[in-house]
Amino acid sequence: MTLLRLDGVSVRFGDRAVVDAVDLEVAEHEIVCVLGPSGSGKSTLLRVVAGLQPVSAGRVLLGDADQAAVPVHRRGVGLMFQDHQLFPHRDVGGNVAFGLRMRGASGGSSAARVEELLELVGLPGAGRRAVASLSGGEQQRVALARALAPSPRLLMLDEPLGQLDRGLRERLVVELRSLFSRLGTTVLAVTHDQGEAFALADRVVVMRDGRIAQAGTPLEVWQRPASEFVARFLGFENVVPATVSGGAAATPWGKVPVPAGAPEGERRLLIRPVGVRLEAAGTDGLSCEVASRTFRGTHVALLLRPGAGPVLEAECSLAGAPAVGDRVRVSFTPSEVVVLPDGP
Ligand SMILES: Nc1ncnc2c1ncn2[C@@H]1O[C@H](COP(=O)(O)OP(=O)(O)OP(=O)(O)O)[C@@H](O)[C@H]1O
Repeated sequence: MTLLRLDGVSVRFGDRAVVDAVDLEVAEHEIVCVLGPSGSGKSTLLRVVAGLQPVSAGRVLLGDADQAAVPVHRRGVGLMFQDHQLFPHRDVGGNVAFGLRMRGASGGSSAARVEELLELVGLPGAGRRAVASLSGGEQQRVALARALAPSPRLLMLDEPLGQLDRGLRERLVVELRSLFSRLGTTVLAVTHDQGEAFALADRVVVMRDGRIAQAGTPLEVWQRPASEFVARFLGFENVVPATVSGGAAATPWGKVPVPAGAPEGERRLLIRPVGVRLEAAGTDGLSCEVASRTFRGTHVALLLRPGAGPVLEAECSLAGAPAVGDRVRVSFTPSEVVVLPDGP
């Protein structure tokens, strides 16, 4: 069942549409992550759903009810922002209890519920600790407990792990996902970090200039970016113009095989680095010079400079990785080639 629906929502500041005719549905129990570069309108979209930002056009429906006349505190949505805004003068329990009081819980039931929520976020018994004595990650958990306290029907997260270091973010994102699926929480989150979005979401929505550039499961978006913009936003650099016909593409790197059924004509073509194969010396293939080589833990990332066309990103295994300055020959794996359906 659909819990949240946006119908043609626009927000204009002056003559600029920061959110431009956005349609979006979030099903009950679904985790949707809105992803996009800075300024693409993600936070504004969240603020619209929360009721903090009036729309210039369109409708917001929660559980089929139009929210136009519903104030923030009556929407039943929980909010957790980037800077987690804990009250520094209250202890941990006081911060979480604040979330409960938003819903009008009584003192007795509130103490038990605060402890339950702290256990839920992995901070059992931390109720009396001062907020200032907590690490960044622990503060994030307290903010989450506070946001979950009133059992919101929709939880909204704005860059929930933005301030934390990468290792901690990677761990917390896994915890969040399992917590939300255990609780059956419906989540609309916003992040500019694609790794975070892909790890957390059932569905990702990529925004560009106030519009939805692509929506789909993480796997769909990763495997089949809809445009050069999405491909580059995901960190893929091997994107070139191409003329596709008869199972192959003419590109600045020469002829590249494309998967069966790929769209034909003048297109943009993406080759994932893992699809750039190093061939044995003396074989056919595009001749390149190794311009750089970076150790990435599980593989080596190479930048290859061909005789013509832009540099190519490639990946190879640790064993037998060529050295900077070596000449190599490469060929392309069709299953790692994507003919992008939309323009730039
Ligand atoms: N009240 C406002 N008045 C004028 N412009 C605004 C207002 N609020 C936001 N904007 C502009 O709208 C655009 C989108 O802002 P928004 O915060 O939604 O983007 P975002 O995708 O969340 O970016 P970030 O990742 O940097 O937070 C920005 O260019 C911003 O400057």
